[in-house]
Amino acid sequence: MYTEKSSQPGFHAVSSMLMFGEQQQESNITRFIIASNRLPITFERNVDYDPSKPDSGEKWHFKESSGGLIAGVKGITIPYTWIGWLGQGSGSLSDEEKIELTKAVKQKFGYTPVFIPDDIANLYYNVFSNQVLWPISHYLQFTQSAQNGTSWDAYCQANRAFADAISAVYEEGDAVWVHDYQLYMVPHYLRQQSSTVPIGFFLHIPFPSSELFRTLPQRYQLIDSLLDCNLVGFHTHDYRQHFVSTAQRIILDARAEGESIISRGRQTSCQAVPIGIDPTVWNAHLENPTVQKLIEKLKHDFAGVKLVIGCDRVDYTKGLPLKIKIIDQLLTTHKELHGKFVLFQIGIPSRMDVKEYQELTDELHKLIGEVNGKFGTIDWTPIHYIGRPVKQDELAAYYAVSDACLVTSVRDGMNLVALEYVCCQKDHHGALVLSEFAGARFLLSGSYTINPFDIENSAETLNLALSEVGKKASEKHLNNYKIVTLTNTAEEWGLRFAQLLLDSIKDSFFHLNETDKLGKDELIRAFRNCDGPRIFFLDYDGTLTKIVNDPMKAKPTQQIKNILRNLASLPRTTVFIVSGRDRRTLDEWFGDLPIGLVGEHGMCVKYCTRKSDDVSEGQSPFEKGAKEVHEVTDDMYEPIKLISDDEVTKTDWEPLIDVIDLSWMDTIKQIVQDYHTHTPGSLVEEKPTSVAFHFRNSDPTFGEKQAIELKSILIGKAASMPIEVMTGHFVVEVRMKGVNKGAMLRKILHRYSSEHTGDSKPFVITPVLSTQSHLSSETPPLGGRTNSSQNMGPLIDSLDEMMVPSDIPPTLDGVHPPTSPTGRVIRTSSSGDFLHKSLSFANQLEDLHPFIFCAGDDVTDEDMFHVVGQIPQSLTIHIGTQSSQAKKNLLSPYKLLLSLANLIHNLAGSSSNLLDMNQARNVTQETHSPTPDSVFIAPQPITVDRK
Ligand SMILES: O=P(O)(O)OC[C@H]1O[C@H](O[C@H]2O[C@H](CO)[C@@H](O)[C@H](O)[C@H]2O)[C@H](O)[C@@H](O)[C@@H]1O
Ligand SMILES: O=c1ccn([C@@H]2O[C@H](COP(=O)(O)OP(=O)(O)O)[C@@H](O)[C@H]2O)c(=O)[nH]1
Repeated sequence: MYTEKSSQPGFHAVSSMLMFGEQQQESNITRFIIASNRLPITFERNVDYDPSKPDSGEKWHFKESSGGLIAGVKGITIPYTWIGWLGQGSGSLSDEEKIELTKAVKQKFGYTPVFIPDDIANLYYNVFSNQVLWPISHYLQFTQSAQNGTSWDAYCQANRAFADAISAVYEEGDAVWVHDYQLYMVPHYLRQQSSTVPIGFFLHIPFPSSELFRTLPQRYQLIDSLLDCNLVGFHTHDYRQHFVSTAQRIILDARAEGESIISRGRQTSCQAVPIGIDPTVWNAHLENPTVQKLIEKLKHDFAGVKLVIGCDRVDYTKGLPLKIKIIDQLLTTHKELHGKFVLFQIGIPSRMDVKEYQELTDELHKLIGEVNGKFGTIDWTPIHYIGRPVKQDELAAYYAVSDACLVTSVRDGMNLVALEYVCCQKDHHGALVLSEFAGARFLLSGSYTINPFDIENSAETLNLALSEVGKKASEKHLNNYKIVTLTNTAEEWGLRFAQLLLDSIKDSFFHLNETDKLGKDELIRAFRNCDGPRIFFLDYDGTLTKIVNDPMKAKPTQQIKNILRNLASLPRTTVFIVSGRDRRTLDEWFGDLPIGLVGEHGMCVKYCTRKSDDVSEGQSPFEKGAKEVHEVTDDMYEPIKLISDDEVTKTDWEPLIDVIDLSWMDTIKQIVQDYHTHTPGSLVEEKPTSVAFHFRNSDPTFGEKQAIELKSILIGKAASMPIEVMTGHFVVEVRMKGVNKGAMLRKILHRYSSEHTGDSKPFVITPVLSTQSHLSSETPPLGGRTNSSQNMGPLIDSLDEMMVPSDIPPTLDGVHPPTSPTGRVIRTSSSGDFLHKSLSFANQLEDLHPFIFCAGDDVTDEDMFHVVGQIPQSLTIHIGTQSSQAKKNLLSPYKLLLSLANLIHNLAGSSSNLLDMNQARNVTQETHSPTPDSVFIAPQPITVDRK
């Protein structure tokens, strides 16, 4: 029942201490916003209503409805409000009536109706939900044609309406609990609106094997939306497993870690949280004198008869034709039951707008008629059928008097009827004969399980169960009874879900993004105030472009190149692409740009220096105090004075180290090739000084297993060879020892620091250095989060070398903090540890201002926020696709382009780049299709966060 916020018992049970960096704060869920397809009420217009006649009643009549989901939600004791649809017809009301109805529903129940135009609702509910998602989830797939774009568009439109309604009622302290497959896309739309709102999702139906789910054309969008949740709950471990494995197969970078899936920096906890029922409701019915009277009457009427209850929506998932065939079989083989057995079947009409349901109803009626005709006598009808809903108290009586309950679902998320039956068998201890394809089977171990497709065996099991009532069935019942009434009630379900949601918020990184946004002005000011060289180190894959299945398809678009050229054209500004790619590819892709290149994970560098910085202050578009532009508009893109190729000198590729020992190469290549041969979908990339085994296109489980094996063999080889083994996203790479991006940057920075002494203050922005970790026992799992602190050593040294040592004593871990900097260095790293140290140094150096670090695509949020949480004055630029920042639309590769374009525009003072926004949008969508986050994101200035 809806309850006002704050006044609910049970509230304290879900409070939890959450740790945000150094801070400790108590966090709890004060209210759930429940969102489900239907509200638990239906409405009717009062035809007698006349506003001039006060006794004509209210304009709208409401009826509370029932059903599995409703029963579960109503049992939860945490305060909630409910958002849902009022069913067909509600969408065609006039605007005025919608307002009136909303008011009435709010006043009477505290719920919020969502209005969906009837034609859209038909496509959303009848077609996409019930003819596409429902059958596939129940291992059936008969209406392929329903998968068309129109019903999907309607589904999205309806889901967006739900998300909008949720955000309209959202208050601080609320958590959103989205229910069921009709609302798969709601988390996606909600996340677009808020990166921090806690979102839990519970799936009431089975999650099918990935083999089924991946046939859905919209599989990416659906899974990606669920990964926008903090928590996704299922009835059983099986469904959970199917989801995890589907996500891993469908989303390139998704990987399972413990109970969660990590993808693009988001962490989604996936849990089996089986629903329960509210036993107090059923006990109250049983104690109701009217119900007791009915029970007595039924006992009298059916004395000496084995009574079996069945109660199902008339849905093809409930195995109703099989149930009738099982009864047929039972009565065929057990003639002794003739006259002494009755199946009391309630068939609740359901989804009658869908053809398959109408056909099933006809078939069921026919089958029942046949069995009754075959065995019935003048005074005995074996199957009593009620083809309409019954009141819950009446149902309680039927449950109570039955010797057994027969559930024959061919697939069923849970099946609450089974739980309700057990609850109402307090005194009688009847038998539960339960299909092994119902989720309840995993919960209720004291059941007689059947495979309803095996009609003979099922009939025999039913017969056995009936013969054991009062004996073995009693023991089994007590086992189930404890579960249903004590350990797995609806109340427990709500509390467990809330607790898991709180835990997941603590674990996930979403909440950590609550850093204050720092306008780009500060960054621009820092850039402008820097009178030394400015260096941008930009990672490529995953930062300037999206990670794609075929590495060669990640070719830079003209837009990316324009932006890089613009950036490099700013005075005293040098741009480096720092990549793991081989030099040939880098030459081919970036050779025509006036930028420096670092290839092969730091093995080689190609410098690009300006012959003279001819754009002097005052003449250049870059001027201190030039007008700043705060909004990106199409007309502000005018070309700036670009440097041409003859204004720069490029060196040849220079190695990081002079002596290159590749004696190991042939042996290693052979090993890697062997693994490639035995790993379908894998790829070997041979570079001049390294060799990489990619398994992103392989079966994720098998690919990972192979990669782990390969890694361990290579580590063995590393003991006697001058090699290092690295792992990244779905890649194992072997390269020469001592060669890494950090070491190369050290070399580059060294060169700059020696060239620019005195007042020169280098300004370094490097979104990413290296995420490739040396393999050691501390390295994370393959495809897992990497920690490149080992690689950072050389860079730390190089930065430190740029500082003039002082007498400030060593602080962190005995590391000497740099003092009296010769440069204004904006450091970045993928190592939280390194960042932490850097920022601690910064805090001690007041004159080192500003001190910014930048995050690239593979810098984990955890690392970033670990540091940001500790250092109050630190600044962060989030750049990349894999951080949750990126996911929540602060940046995507596309956004990064726009951000860079915008940054250049601002840095340049008045005018800047060649990027055509609409063109960029098309190109980006094309490039990143069909990946789910390639949707157009409105341009936004570069985002700098500060804590
Ligand atoms: O609203 P309808 O389309 O008529 O359908 C009624 C509900 O059916 C489904 O129930 C599921 O949830 C139950 C409780 O978790 C579970 O026991 C059962 O196995 C599921 O089939 C559906 O998921 C709900 O959304 C519908 O409201
Ligand atoms: O006339 C009836 C008879 C039963 N139920 C309820 O419908 C729910 C059926 O839930 P179940 O999980 O068994 O299957 P679902 O219909 O949700 O797939 C149970 O709570 C029943 O008490 C109902 O709403 N109307």
